[in-house]
This record gives sequence, C-alpha cells and structure tokens, in this order.
Amino acid sequence: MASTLKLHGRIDFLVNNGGGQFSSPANMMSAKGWKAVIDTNLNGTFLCCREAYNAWMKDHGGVIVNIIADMWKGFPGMAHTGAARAAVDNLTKSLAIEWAHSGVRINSVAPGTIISKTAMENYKEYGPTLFKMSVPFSPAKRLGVPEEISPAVCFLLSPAANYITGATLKVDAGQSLYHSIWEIPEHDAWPEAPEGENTDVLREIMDKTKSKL
Ligand SMILES: CCCCCCC/C=C/C(=O)SCCNC(=O)CCNC(=O)[C@H](O)C(C)(C)COP(=O)(O)OP(=O)(O)OC[C@H]1O[C@@H](n2cnc3c(N)ncnc32)[C@H](O)[C@@H]1OP(=O)(O)O
Ligand SMILES: NC(=O)C1=CN([C@@H]2O[C@H](COP(=O)(O)OP(=O)(O)OC[C@H]3O[C@@H](n4cnc5c(N)ncnc54)[C@H](OP(=O)(O)O)[C@@H]3O)[C@@H](O)[C@H]2O)C=CC1
Repeated sequence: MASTLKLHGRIDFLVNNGGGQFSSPANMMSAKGWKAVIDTNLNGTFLCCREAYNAWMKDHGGVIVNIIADMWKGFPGMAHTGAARAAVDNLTKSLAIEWAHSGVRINSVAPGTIISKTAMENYKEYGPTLFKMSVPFSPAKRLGVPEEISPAVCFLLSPAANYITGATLKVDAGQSLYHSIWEIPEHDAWPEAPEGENTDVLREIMDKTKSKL
C-alpha cells in the first residue's frame, strides 16, 4: 500500500483477487496445507483491506471488491477454500457497516467455474479433466472466462454501484443453484430412522425401488 501511495498518491480501488487452493479430501489435509489456504484467501484479504483502509480509504473513501467462490453448498474436495471464502463473504458484510462512515463501499464477487490457461495449470496434468468435468454442472453448459467476471468487478467499482455495499454478486450462470459435482458413494452407514409406521412406508418404497433396479 505504501509503495502504491508513493507511486500514485491515492488508492481509489482495491480488488482482492489473488488466491487459490489445492484439491484434497478434508481428512487428508495437513495443518500446514489448511493454514496456507486460509492465509492466502482469508488472512491475505483481511490484511489488504485493513491496510488500504488505514493508509487511505479511512480519510478519503474508496471501493473494495473481494473475489470469493461458489461455496454456497459447501466445497467438498476443497474444504479449506470453502471455509475461507465463506468467511470473506461475511467479512465483506462486517466491513461494509464498519467503514460506511468513511465512504467506503465493499462487495464480493462469487464466480462459477472459470477457465483460463493459468487457472488450469495449477491443477497440473489433472487440470483439463477437472475443468472439463465441471461443464455439465453449469446451467450454461459451458465454463465462464475471466472476461465475464471482470465486467462485474468493474460495475461494483464504478459509480453505477454507488448504492451497493455488503453485497455478493454471483457470476456463475446459475451454477450455485444447480447440481453439486461431488458424488456421494452408495452406503448404508446412515443411522436408522426410528421404528414406526412412517419408517415402514419408507422401507416399503425403498424395497420397491430396489426391486425395480
Ligand atoms: C472440480 C472442479 C475443479 C475446478 C475448480 C473450480 C473452483 C476454483 C477454481 C480456482 O480457484 S482456479 C485458481 C487456481 N489458482 C490456484 O489455485 C492457485 C494455487 N496456489 C495457491 O493458491 C497457493 O500456492 C497455495 C495452494 C494456497 C499454497 O500457497 P503457499 O505458497 O503459501 O504454500 P506452499 O508452500 O505451496 O504449500 C504449503 C502446504 O500446503 C500443502 N499443499 C500445497 N499444495 C498442495 C497440493 N497440491 N496437494 C496437497 N497439499 C498441498 C502442503 O502441506 C504444503 O506444505 P509442504 O508439504 O510443501 O511442506
Ligand atoms: N477459475 C475459477 O474457476 C475460479 C477462481 N476463483 C478465484 O479467482 C481468483 C483468480 O483466479 P484465476 O484467475 O482463475 O486463477 P489464477 O491461478 O490464474 O490466478 C490466481 C492468482 O492468485 C495469485 N496468488 C495465489 N496465491 C497467492 C498468494 N499467496 N499471494 C499473492 N497472490 C497469490 C497468483 O499469483 P502468481 O501468478 O504469482 O502465482 C495468481 O495471480 C482466485 O482467488 C481464485 O481462487 C474463484 C472461483 C472460481
């Protein structure tokens, strides 16, 4: 922030876009890996917001946009980033209220699955498969591209959004309303329903379903 102020004399906008994660089942995540993702996505965002505010926006106003993710149904397979992004969604609301008196607006953008060469490269040889697998889960039946996220960010930064703060704009072609990509394997580990006539009905229809299969 200090070097930006030295160079440009002011900080009108802050976009917290840097971030990411690795794919891993939660029970296999090391404490170090969990912390690295929380540090990058949550702590980094908080510190950048705090520094921009204290260094400039507190006295001059400004606009902040935080990039989060489609974690509305949880984020199985990437639980660390889901937790961090949900926290940023909430942080955005807190700061919107705390900093309103300084004329600071702060909002989030939650992209769906967005393809780019650089994003795909993070997943090494699995990248093309992972991104291709996601296509049927978008109501658009295609992935988004970064050029479809940046207009939403520019809108929130612009005077056209002067009355918007503490909001999260989903730019995901409805992906968050649609199916989850995560498959739950068939299992019989769930606790039994309590005995009674409703459970008898349940058993009956489950048996019928099974016999149809
Ligand atoms: C199924 C749909 C797939 C599509 C995805 C859709 C949704 C989201 C998409 C995107 O976000 S695309 C953006 C992609 N960009 C990134 O993801 C950037 C990736 N990199 C980072 O953000 C950072 O490198 C990091 C992962 C946060 C780590 O940063 P840092 O430099 O602080 O730590 P490291 O020293 O690299 O690692 C620390 C620690 O973390 C564990 N770890 C790191 N990488 C992996 C990995 N690939 N697998 C398992 N564990 C990993 C590990 O414990 C590291 O410690 P050491 O073992 O190295 O001592
Ligand atoms: N692509 C997608 O489907 C989605 C992406 N997002 C999020 O959008 C943002 C942009 O991602 P996208 O452009 O797709 O992917 P990229 O991998 O191309 O961009 C990620 C950027 O984050 C930077 N970065 C990663 N870790 C750190 C760190 N610890 N400190 C500073 N910068 C860091 C990277 O810097 P460097 O190049 O130096 O490594 C890179 O510029 C990320 O936060 C991402 O998680 C959210 C939802 C979906």
